[in-house]
Amino acid sequence: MALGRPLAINIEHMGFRYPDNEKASFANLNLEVAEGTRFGLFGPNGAGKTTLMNLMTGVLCPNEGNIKLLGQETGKQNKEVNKLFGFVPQDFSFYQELSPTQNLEFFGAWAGLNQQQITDRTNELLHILGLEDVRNKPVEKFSGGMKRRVNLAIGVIHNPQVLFLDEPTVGVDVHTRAAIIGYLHELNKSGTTLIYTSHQLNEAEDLCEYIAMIDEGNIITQGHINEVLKTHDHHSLEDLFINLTGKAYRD
Ligand SMILES: Nc1ncnc2c1ncn2[C@@H]1O[C@H](COP(=O)(O)OP(=O)(O)OP(=O)(O)O)[C@@H](O)[C@H]1O
Repeated sequence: MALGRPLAINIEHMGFRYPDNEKASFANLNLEVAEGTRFGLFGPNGAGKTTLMNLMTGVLCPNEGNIKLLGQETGKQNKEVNKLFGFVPQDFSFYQELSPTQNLEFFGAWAGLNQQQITDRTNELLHILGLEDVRNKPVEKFSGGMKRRVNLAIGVIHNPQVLFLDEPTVGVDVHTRAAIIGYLHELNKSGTTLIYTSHQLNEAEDLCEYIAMIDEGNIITQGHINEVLKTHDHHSLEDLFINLTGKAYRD
């Protein structure tokens, strides 16, 4: 994908199976994501999107093959590689009883920022994400949309080169969705590679340049979104998704 550009992610012949699961989640999976792109990973419930995100970020380790992030192998407790990426997980990753400021101070320090960097970045992110008025209130009292924005702020506190986002807008209203997607476009314009997964396919069409669809651990189509839609003769990701994955429940 995006031939000629260096790779943010390079997965080669990757196999993975959860220890308590008889069936392998992935076998001989190959995937490339070029630096600076906006990449979306889609698939039905249980297709393996979160598992693949966790493999790409080193939370899980492949049983076979390898995964490189910006040229460095993940999943080896490699502290250097950990500084290069941010992860906005599907489940909230912050401390509910702490305020946004306290959470950002904690995660900023954990990411290796000094006090001045933490203060500057916290002020910047609270402003961009509309959280200044509630900066000192406990996050547990926040709406779902505000919690999603705190989750995002934590993922980008250290200005990562690659940002992984696992369903970053689930459960938010139209305003928050537009604000989050707008901010992700801005991040990408400043050079951040986005690796995103969602069930919101309209939103994905707005955000993603390159896509891959997976089903039962296999990539069933991938490429530039316009090329993929053209190849399969569909006008929307939703039509393509239903056409390729069928209409049966998967969970
Ligand atoms: N910790 C685990 N142990 C064993 N099996 C797991 C574990 N986590 C996920 N799985 C299985 O791996 C498969 C892929 O799950 P995963 O959560 O990655 O899918 P997903 O595409 O992210 O689904 P969703 O869209 O519902 O979030 C499923 O069959 C799931 O049951």
